[in-house]
Amino acid sequence: MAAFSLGFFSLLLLLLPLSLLAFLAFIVRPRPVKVPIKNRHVFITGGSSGIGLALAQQAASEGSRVSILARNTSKLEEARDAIRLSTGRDVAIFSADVRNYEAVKKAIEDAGPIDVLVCNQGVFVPQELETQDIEEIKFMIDVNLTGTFHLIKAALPGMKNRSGRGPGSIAIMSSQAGQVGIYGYTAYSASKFGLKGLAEALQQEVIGENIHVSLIFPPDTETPGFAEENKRRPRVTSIIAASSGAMKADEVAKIALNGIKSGNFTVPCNFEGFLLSIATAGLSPQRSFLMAFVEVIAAGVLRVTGLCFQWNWYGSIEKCLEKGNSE
Ligand SMILES: NC(=O)C1=CN([C@@H]2O[C@H](COP(=O)(O)OP(=O)(O)OC[C@H]3O[C@@H](n4cnc5c(N)ncnc54)[C@H](OP(=O)(O)O)[C@@H]3O)[C@@H](O)[C@H]2O)C=CC1
Ligand SMILES: CCCCCCCCCCCCCCCC(=O)[C@@H](N)CO
Repeated sequence: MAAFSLGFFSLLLLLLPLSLLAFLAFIVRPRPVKVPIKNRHVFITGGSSGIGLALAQQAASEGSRVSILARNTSKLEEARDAIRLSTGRDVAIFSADVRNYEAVKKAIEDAGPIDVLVCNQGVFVPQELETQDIEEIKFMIDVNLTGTFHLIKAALPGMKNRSGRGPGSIAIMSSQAGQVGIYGYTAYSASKFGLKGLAEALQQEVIGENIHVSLIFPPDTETPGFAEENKRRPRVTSIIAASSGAMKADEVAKIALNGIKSGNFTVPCNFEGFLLSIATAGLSPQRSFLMAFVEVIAAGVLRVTGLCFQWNWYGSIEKCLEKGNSE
């Protein structure tokens, strides 16, 4: 009798997760998809520096036809030369400011129909809201958020008419500061959180066109932009950001491109990012039933983990306030 109920109990224990897995495999939407990039047009903004440049290099080496867009022409030319040197492939360069819709439209029309659009341009000037200039706040919102609206709106007509109509992709570069608000990043976090709403709604709107949205969440990444940021970042901001370590631009680009090719909606870049993406899954689409399973099972534990991080961060803030803040 005892053996029977033990056997029955273990069977039940096994059946519960298995039936949850089967249920999730049945319901996850949108369905998993692969987005090929070989011989396809990949258009990368901010492709002249840092993560964007690493992405352009990676995509070119995998046989994509790459276009890059940024403001500064000489940096674009330098990037083109560097990519030619390392991959033997030519990339097209476009100089435009993403804040200027007409300029963005013209560049995208000149570039021709896009298969994979990577909205990676971004600016980050950390400071406490109380002392930050309103112009700097607007600058971050305009480049990071409004600029991304401009790009997608300008690219969509061409993407809908792309040749072959194979799976297309719109990838958006967020940040871990777009998953959790961080001291010193009121404007930056707001611009990156905004991208999440944009991405979730957009995925529903473009699924009928076989276009798949990816939202990428890097931690601190060694780039020219990050070196500049570090010169003025409040000490607390650096302490909190250190909870997730730092990555190299090449590593982030590799993971980002794999996420895009796998059609993943949420693309974390390191282990902390993986935890963060489960903790902030909310109602984001999830194509993988295995990841959906992990999200369901781990939700409670990760809420506790997240609260422990907050406990630690508020401790750091308190200490820094005692010592007298920034720098
Ligand atoms: N580095 C990091 O620690 C992290 C970065 N990210 C995000 O990754 C993205 C890339 O960052 P990173 O590689 O560090 O940045 P960099 O500062 O190294 O490069 C930024 C790129 O964006 C371009 N750009 C900036 N403003 C505009 C504009 N108004 N119009 C068109 N292009 C513009 C720049 O060219 P130009 O100036 O010539 O226009 C450059 O090519 C950003 O969205 C950033 O928020 C996310 C997490 C961490
Ligand atoms: C529940 C489990 C939690 C797991 C750990 C969470 C750690 C969060 C750290 C956030 C770091 C944000 C860095 C932003 C970098 C950036 O975008 C700037 N460099 C500007 O580009």
